[in-house]
Amino acid sequence: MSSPPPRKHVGVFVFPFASHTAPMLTIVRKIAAPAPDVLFSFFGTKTSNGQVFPKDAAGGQGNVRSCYVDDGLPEGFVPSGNPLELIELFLKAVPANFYEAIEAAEKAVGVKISCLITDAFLWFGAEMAREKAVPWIPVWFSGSRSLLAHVHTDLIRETLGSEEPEDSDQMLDFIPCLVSVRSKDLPWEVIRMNPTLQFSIMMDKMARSLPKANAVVVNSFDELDPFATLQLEKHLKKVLNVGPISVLSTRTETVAEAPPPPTADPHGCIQWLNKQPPASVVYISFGSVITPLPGEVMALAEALDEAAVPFLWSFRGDPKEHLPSEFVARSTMAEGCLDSKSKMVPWAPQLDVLRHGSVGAFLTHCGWNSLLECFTGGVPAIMRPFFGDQKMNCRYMESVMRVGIGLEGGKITKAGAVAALRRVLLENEGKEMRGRMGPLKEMVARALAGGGSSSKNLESLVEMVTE
Ligand SMILES: O=c1ccn([C@@H]2O[C@H](COP(=O)(O)OP(=O)(O)O[C@H]3O[C@H](CO)[C@@H](O)[C@H](O)[C@H]3O)[C@@H](O)[C@H]2O)c(=O)[nH]1
Repeated sequence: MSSPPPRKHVGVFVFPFASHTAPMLTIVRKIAAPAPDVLFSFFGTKTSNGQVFPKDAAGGQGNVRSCYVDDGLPEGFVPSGNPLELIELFLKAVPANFYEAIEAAEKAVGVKISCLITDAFLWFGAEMAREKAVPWIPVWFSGSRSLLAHVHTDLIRETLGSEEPEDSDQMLDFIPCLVSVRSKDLPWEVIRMNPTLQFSIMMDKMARSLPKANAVVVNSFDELDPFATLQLEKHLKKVLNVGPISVLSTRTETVAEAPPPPTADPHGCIQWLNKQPPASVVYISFGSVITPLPGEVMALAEALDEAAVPFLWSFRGDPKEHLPSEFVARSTMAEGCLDSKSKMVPWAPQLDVLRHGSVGAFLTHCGWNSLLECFTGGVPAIMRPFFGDQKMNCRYMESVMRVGIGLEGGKITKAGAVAALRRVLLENEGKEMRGRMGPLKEMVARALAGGGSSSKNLESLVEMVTE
């Protein structure tokens, strides 16, 4: 006997790069759990969906169906190693690949789409939702202030003019809530459009499309930055802060099906941390896309030696290619070896690491998820931002929240890193920052608890999507 058709069919469009797929699946699972009669078609590339759905659930899980869109890669394509290349090819294939995939899904399921949830980057959701006469709900995976900058793209370009604003200290004092941001902190896509880059064109179109959305979901929580939410609401129809989304993924009480797997720790990070003194360790990670240039990696290793502080380094790539063999040997990657003063691993259970009492500082690239996880664990940041929202995030942590310090000169040098490590791990300044983190840590817990702001916003989202 075939099962009855779903009551509703929701289309979900993923931007299949960086840390965008897993948090989208987290949100979709939260919406899908209380609505088992609604089907969610989750469109990503074969690669991106393959990274988030368990191997034995290639077709999806429960009422979340995994569907593929064309990744835009030509036949026999050999990647050059530049991540932007894959993004550019993918963006040349949109929106035709999504139109084709959704048509196929509607045919296969036998029910038309009733709502479209997309990554905020995928601006064409506005047009597609209009054509189908359904709500469009984009999700912004970074924070409110970077979104505010994008929403003000035109005003920023008009006011800053064309004279190298990326090098300027001019403050954005003409935008409420961004007064402490300097123009050099802005994402380059906000400063000017590069018509030869699909990514730049996409960000431009996104800024113009978001005001058409029925609601924009943001990876933040109401208590963190209420003024920024208020400013956003002047430009967007509705803002729903439901984050921190990566923390949400570990809370399974409302999930009827497909709870996330328990956090894996194959390299024994937590066991090793258990042996370290309180607030003594610096955890180092540059997120899921960035590997700093070789000179900076080397400078960091020298600084760690000089400062002689214990460290846990989540290292993308092979450390032996970038660092002296004796340094790598000392920071063993072997499972079960707990006696080394430091540890390098290819991937760490970051959220658990930052919640561990032995971690006293986080050297980070300022990816928004990482900063929200800093708040969750109450750990001050040492910051080396690279691109996109990261410089704005760094400025926010340093001058608004006062819970982190940027590395001198904006890059990793031996002297700058030694000074920063000492300030945060050994001096009073670090203690004060940890003190300021305390209330933030509690705020995160309250927002995500039953009846908390993020939980309530999530309930509103469930209603919008499923009723
Ligand atoms: O060893 C590791 C390293 C990373 N992570 C996780 O990976 C995620 C990394 O996310 P994020 O800090 O946001 O960095 P990126 O992956 O670089 O994120 C991209 O997407 C973010 C959200 O839009 C932007 O803020 C960033 O600038 C952009 O680079 C976090 O949840 C981490 O917990 C681990 O669990 N273990």
